[in-house]
Amino acid sequence: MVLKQISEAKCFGGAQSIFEHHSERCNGAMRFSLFQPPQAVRGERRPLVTFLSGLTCTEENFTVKAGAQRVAAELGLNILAPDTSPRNQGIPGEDESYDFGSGAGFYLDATQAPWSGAYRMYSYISVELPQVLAKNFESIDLSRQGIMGHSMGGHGALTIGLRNPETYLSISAFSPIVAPSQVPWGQKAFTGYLGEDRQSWADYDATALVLSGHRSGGILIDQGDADQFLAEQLRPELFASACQTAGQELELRMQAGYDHSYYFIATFIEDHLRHHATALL
Ligand SMILES: N[C@@H](CCC(=O)N[C@@H](CS)C(=O)NCC(=O)O)C(=O)O
Repeated sequence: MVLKQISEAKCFGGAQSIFEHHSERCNGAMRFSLFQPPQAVRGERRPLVTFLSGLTCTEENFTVKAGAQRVAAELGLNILAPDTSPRNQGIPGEDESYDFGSGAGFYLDATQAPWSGAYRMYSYISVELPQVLAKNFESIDLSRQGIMGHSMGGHGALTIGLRNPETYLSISAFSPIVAPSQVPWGQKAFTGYLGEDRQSWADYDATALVLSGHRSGGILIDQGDADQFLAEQLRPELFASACQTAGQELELRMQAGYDHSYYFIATFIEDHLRHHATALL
């Protein structure tokens, strides 16, 4: 597992880098962004928080727009921001739509050809990437991990976190797709990647996971009430109701006037990092 460093810059006393490596699960080169806080640069073992981005994003969007580094440096958190899908697979239609194929991996392991040969973001994020980090960064303490994300990445954070509570000790999300089986973005992606059998969708649906007994420590969700995708695609009330029914602790904060953009994420990222720090430090 050879890592190629694409860039590195000093940032708030830490190191902000982009790396590339060959991924078995994703059948090709994948990039990720890693912020190592000053404590980690000095050789201390520090926790890791993974941020999963939304549709159309790469590892770069969160890195350059969210402004997470200042507080991550203060708290001593490593921050990982992976890409959102495999790239350059040569699959017909791969680059045609913004909500399916490249930039839209939906953090699942596809079972349908031709996607199943590379579109395995669930096991890439939860198994392969942690192995890559373990081999290359002694200063990342993988026994203390949190996971968060935005929109499609919020769906990824909720589902990966809920399915792996021993690994991810804290979960948070911005504007997440909480019930993909019930909204157009999720239905399109799941039909294409997983097929028509809705039984197989439940493993990748945060609302269904909570209702079937999956649990995490307290989950924090921020959602702007001026988000253009709120009513049709995000529907946080479905997850809130499932959490209430199932007894899952959830803090859902509706934030007046905020939209779906990274300006919203930048506004509340500090609260999310402190939420993770409470569980990880
Ligand atoms: N309607 C938009 C949907 C894409 C979108 O809003 N993506 C969000 C995540 S779901 C995002 O983070 N975009 C990249 C950015 O703002 O940097 C499009 O057609 O591109």
